[in-house]
Amino acid sequence: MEDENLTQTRVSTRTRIPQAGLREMTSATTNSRSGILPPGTIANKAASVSPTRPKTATNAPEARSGSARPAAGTTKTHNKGNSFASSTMSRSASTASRTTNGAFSATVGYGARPPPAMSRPHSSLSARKHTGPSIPRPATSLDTHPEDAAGSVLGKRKGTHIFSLSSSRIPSCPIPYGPSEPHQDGPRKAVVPPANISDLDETALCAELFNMDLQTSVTETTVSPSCVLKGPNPTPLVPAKPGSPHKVPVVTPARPSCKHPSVSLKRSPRKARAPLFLRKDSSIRDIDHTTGSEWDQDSKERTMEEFFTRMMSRMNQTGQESFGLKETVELYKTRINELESSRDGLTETNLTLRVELESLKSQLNTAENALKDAKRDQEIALDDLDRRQRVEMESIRQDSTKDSEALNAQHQEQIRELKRQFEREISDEKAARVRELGQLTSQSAMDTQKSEIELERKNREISSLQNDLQAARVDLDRECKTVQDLRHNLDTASSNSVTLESSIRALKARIEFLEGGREEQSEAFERCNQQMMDALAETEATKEKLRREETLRRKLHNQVQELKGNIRVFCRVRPSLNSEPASDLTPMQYPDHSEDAKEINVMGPEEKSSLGTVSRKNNTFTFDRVFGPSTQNAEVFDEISQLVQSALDGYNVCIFCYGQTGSGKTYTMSSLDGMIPRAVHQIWETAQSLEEKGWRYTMAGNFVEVYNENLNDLLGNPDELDKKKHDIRHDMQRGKTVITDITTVQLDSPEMVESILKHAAANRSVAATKANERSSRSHSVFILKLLGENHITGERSEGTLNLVDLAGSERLSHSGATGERLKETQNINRSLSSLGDVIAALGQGKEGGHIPYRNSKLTYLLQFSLGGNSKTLMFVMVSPLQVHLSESLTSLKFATKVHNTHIGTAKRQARVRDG
Ligand SMILES: Nc1ncnc2c1ncn2[C@@H]1O[C@H](COP(=O)(O)OP(=O)(O)OP(=O)(O)O)[C@@H](O)[C@H]1O
Repeated sequence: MEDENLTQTRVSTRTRIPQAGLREMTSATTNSRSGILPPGTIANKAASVSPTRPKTATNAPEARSGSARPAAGTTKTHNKGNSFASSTMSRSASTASRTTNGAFSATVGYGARPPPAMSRPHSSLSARKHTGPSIPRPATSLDTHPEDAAGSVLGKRKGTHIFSLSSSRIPSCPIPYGPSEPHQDGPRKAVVPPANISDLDETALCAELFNMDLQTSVTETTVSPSCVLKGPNPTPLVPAKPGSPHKVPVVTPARPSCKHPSVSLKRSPRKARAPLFLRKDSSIRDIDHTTGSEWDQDSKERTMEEFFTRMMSRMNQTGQESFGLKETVELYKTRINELESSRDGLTETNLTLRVELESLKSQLNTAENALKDAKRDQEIALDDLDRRQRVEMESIRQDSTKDSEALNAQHQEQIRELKRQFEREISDEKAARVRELGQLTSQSAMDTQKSEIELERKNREISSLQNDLQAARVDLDRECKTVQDLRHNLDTASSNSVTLESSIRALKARIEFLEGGREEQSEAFERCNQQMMDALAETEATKEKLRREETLRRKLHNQVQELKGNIRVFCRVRPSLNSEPASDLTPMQYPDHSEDAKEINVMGPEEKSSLGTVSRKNNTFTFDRVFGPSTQNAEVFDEISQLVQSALDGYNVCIFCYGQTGSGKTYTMSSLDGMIPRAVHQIWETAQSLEEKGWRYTMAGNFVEVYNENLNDLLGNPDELDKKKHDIRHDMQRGKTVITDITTVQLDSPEMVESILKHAAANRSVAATKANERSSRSHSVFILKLLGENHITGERSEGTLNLVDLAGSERLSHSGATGERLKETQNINRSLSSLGDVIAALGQGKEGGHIPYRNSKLTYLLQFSLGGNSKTLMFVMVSPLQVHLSESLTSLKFATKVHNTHIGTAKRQARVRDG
C-alpha cells in the first residue's frame, strides 16, 4: 500500500501529458526512444522548418548557459515541493522555449533546458531539515516574452503541474494518471519517458525509495518573483523583494501507486533482504545488532538524501527533456496544423484557380470560337465586297468602254465633219484665189489701160492746171501784193514800234537828262506818249487789217464756192467688181477726162426705129465733176474739201449720194476712207490750225436713219431702232435743227468717227432682215455740228456738215417689190422725189416761195442744209453694169436737173459776239 502511494505520489509529481498528445507524438516518442534523432537534430529541423524563428544562434548560448547552472540546487525539496517546482520550472522552461523561438533546439537536448528559476520546493523529508533559503532564480527574458499571453499550444497547459523526467533512458511505461486536480484542459494522461537505466545502484536505490512510505503534505515552495501561476483562477504573483521568496500553496495529489514494471522487477530481489529501516511493524528482532547499521539513522538518511537528490535531478532532467520533446511535438503539430491549413488554403486556392482556369479555358474557347466566327464572317464579307467590287469594276469598265467608244465615234464624226469643212473651205479658198488671180489679171490689164487714160487725163489736167496756175498766179500776185503791203505796213509798224521804243528810251534818257526843266520834260513826255500811242494804234490797225484780210480770204473763198454754184453735182462711176463680167458693162466715155472732167457719155439701150434698124443713143451728161471708175476716195475728197472748210467757216453744208442700189453710195460716203471720216479728219486738223488765230471749235456728231419715214438713232440702243420716236424741231430764228432724244457724241479726236461709223453699221445690221438690205432701204445722215469761237475777234460761227447716204433710187416698177418692200420703196421714192421737188423749188429762186420741205422726213431734216442758206453737193452714183443702165440713166437725168438748178447765195451764220 505504501508502495502504491509512493508510486502514485511520484507519478503525480510527473508531468501530466494529455493522452491525445502522446498518441499524436508517436513518431517523436519513437525517435526519442530509439535515439535515431537526437533532440538537437529535431530541434534543428524544427528550427529549419519554421523560418519564423530566426534567433536560434543568439538564444542558444543563453540556453546553454542555462544548462550550465548547477543541476542540483543548494536547496532541498521534498516530493510535493519538487512536483510544484517541476511544474513551475517546466512552465518556465516551456515558456522559455516558446519565447525564444529558435532557441528551442537548445532547450530540448540533454541538459539543454535551463535550470529551474526557482528553488526546489521542500519535501516532507526536507522539511525536517532546514536547507536554508532557496536561491531565487534570476529573471530572464523568458519571463517577459509576449507569447505567454498569446494562448499558444503550450499556454493551454496553464496550471498543469509537470516535472520532467530523464525519460530517454527509461523504458516506456505508460502510467495512467491518478486523480488529479481539475485542469482547464481536462484530465490528461502522463507518459513516462522511456527509461534506460543502466546504473543498477541507482535502480536499487530507486527501489528502496519506492518502498519508503513517504507522506505527502501541503508544503510551501519558493518561487521566483517573476514566476506567474497560471490556471483556471490564476493568482497573480506580487513581485517579491529580493531575498524574500514568495510562498505559494501547493496541493499535492494523492500518492499514486507505482506500477512501473522495471521498478517492480528490480524491487522483488530486494524484498528478500532485511529491511533497512525500522517501521511500525518492524520487530526488534529483525535488527542486526551486530553491525548496528540499521540504527545508523543519519547515514541512512544521508544516503537517501543523496540518492533522492540524484534521482530528482535525473527525473527533472528527464522531465525537461520530455517536456522539450512535447513542446517539439506540439510545435510540430502546430506547424503541421499550419501547414495543413495552408495546404487547405492552397488546395482551395488551387481549386479556385482550377475553376478560374477552367472558366478561362472555356472563355478562351468561346473567344476562339467567336474569333473563328468573326474571321469566317469577315472572310465572307471580304469575299462579298471583292465580288461586288469586281462587278462594279466590270460595269464601270463597260461604261467607260461604251463612253470611250461613243466619244471615239463622236470624235471621228467631228473629224470627218472638220475634214469636210476644211475641204470645202480649201476648195472655196482655191476658187476665190483663182477668181482673185483672174481679177488681178484683168485688173492689171484694166489698170494698164486706166493708167494710159489717166496719163492722158493728167496731161489734160496739167494743161488745165497750168491755166489755173496762171490764173492763180495772177490771184497770187495780187494776194502777194496785198500781203506785201500788209507786211510792209507790219514792218513799218514794227520799225515804228522799234523807233518808238528807242525814242522812249531816248526820251527817258532825255527826261533824266532834263530833269531840271519841267516844262521841257512834260512836253517831251507828251511827245513820247503821243508817239507811243500812235505806234500802238498803228499796231492795232495792222492787226485789224490782218483780221480783215482773213475775213476777206473767207469771203473770197465763199465767193469762189458761190461761183462754183451753191448746189453742185458730182458724178461718180464705180468700177466693175470681180464678180461682174466685163461683157455686162455699159459703154461709157469721159470725153473731157483730161481737161475739166465734167462730161460723161453713156451709151443708151438699143432702140428699134420704125424702119426696124437698131441703134443706141449716146447720152452725154455734164456735171461739176465726173469721176471715172478709177477715181479713189482721196481724189474725190479733194474736190469737196473746200465745202467741208465752208462748214468750219460757219456754213451749212450738205453732201449726199444719190443712186440706185449697189452703185457705190455707201462706199463713197461711209467706208473707212470715205467722205465722212475724211471730212472729220480735215475739220479736226483745220480747227487745230485755226487755234493760232484765236478760234476754238467744238464738234458734236449725230448719226440718224430715215427708214419708212421714221427717224432712228444709229448711235443709240439697237433694240430701240424702229421703236423709239424722234421728232425734228427747227429753230427758225437761229436756223438750227434739233432732233429729240438723239445721241450726240462729242468728237474729241478724229479717231472717234471710226467707232461712230462702226456703231452705226452694227445697229443697221441688227435691224436688217437680209444682208445689205437696211442700208439700201433707208437714208442715213451723219450730222456734224461745228461751233467755233474766236476769243480775239469775238467772232462766232455755227456750221453744220450733213453727209447723207440716200437709199437706193431704183424705181418701183423695176424693183417688182411687194408687201413690206413695196412700202419701203414707196417711202424711198417719195422722199427722193420730195428732195427733187425741194431742189426744184429752190431753183426757181422765188423769194418767199414755198419750199416743200415737209413732204418727207428727209427734206424736213435737211431744211436748213438745202437752199440759199447752205452749200449742197450731190454725188450721183452710177453703176457700170448694163443691167443697171436704165436706172443709171434715170439717176443721171435727175442729177442733171439738180445741176441745172441755181440756188441763191448761201449765207454765213456768223455773228459778232455781243460786247
Ligand atoms: N469706187 C469704188 N471702188 C471699188 N469698189 C466699189 C466702189 N464703189 C462701190 N464699190 C463696191 O461696189 C459694191 C456696192 O457698193 P455700195 O454698197 O457702196 O453700193 P450702195 O449704192 O451703197 O448700195 P446700197 O444702196 O445697197 O447701200 C460694194 O461691194 C463696194 O465695195
